Amino acid sequence: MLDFLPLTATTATPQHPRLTWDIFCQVIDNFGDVGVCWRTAAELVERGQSVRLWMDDASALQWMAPPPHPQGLSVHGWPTARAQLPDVLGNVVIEAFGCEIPPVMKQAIAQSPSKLPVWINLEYLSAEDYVERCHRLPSRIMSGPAAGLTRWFFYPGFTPATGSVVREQNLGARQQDFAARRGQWRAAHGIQDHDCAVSLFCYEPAALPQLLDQLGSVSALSPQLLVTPGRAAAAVQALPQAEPLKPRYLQPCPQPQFDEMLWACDLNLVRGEDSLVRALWAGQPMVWHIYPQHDNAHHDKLDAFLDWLNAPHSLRAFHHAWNGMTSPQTLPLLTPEMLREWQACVQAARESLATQSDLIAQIQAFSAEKR
Ligand SMILES: Cc1cn([C@H]2C[C@H](O)[C@@H](COP(=O)(O)OP(=O)(O)O[C@H]3O[C@@H](C)[C@H](O)[C@@H](O)[C@H]3O)O2)c(=O)[nH]c1=O
Repeated sequence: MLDFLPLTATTATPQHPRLTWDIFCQVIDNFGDVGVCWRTAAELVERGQSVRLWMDDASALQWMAPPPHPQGLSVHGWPTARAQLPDVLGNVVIEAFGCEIPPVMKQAIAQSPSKLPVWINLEYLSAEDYVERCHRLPSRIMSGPAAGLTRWFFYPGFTPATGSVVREQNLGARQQDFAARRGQWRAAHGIQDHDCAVSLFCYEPAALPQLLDQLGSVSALSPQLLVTPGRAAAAVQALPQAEPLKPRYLQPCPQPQFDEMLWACDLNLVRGEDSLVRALWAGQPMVWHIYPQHDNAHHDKLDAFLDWLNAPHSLRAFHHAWNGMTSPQTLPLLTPEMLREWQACVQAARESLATQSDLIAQIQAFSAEKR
């Protein structure tokens, strides 16, 4: 039997007493499902909540969030039998990214003799219009063991009418602390003050050869390429254009160190969902390699983000080429002036996001309202 002892709270408040949250996460691919769920869970715990994270594949946590885990956060396998669940259910159930909670959990909710947990479907992050429309909507379960019960849709987003994004309470303090160590970090990675450090976390963009070509030839930037492990490293290693750049290949690292890498670099090429948010908080020039969908639905999603970002022409053009929406050959040539313009744009977006109540505060308030 698993250990479901109550866990110690750190900073529960009278407004938000300590609740128990069950977060369900099924890994579709890559690291974003794990990454988003972990950040959400860890920050809930930081705010005095108890969280059980139920995952069908927790292997990426070995490097992304190595044990020991924070007190109040426990990780469990995907439950298939009632005995794997606690006798008394928690207060809030989150199914992340539309993953269906397991049938055994549905049954347990439906048969619970005590107050039912608030059931939330935490959706994907998007800047598209539907997010404001669908955020906080109920959906009645029509069939199966939980028929008749309600679950609530919670949409992360970029505007005050959405669920926003995770911003840790200590993010500012961590960034300030790192600012004093930034030079040291760069020196340890062979980066001089005047160099342009470029982090690369992407899938396999068709414009990658063009980027490597131009980084190898645009001396004004003095580029130093830091390549993240996995698909980005494999994509770079397969290209002869990489050779003259002598890229540094990084090891998988825990999320806090991944954040520091973004803070240390002068241009961040990120992907998926979680690293996009982290690049925004980093406030450095950034380019997003959006998760590709078969029907090209990601094109509208990318444009909605660029509109929200108020992206200047060159940043838009770069995104379109990087994401295969125009010919790879149209990748704009990076210049110091261009990067300064991109940085101003990202920092303005960061300011606007920072004025919003963050996702954790909002999901706590939402759960309190629906209990
Ligand atoms: C390379 C690296 C990543 N990470 C973390 C940062 C993020 O939390 C996580 C990467 O997640 P993402 O940025 O979201 O990119 P991603 O592309 O890995 O993830 C996803 O994108 C979603 C949109 C899809 O729906 C998912 O199915 C998934 O593909 O990995 C580290 O902590 N250390 C590392 O060294």
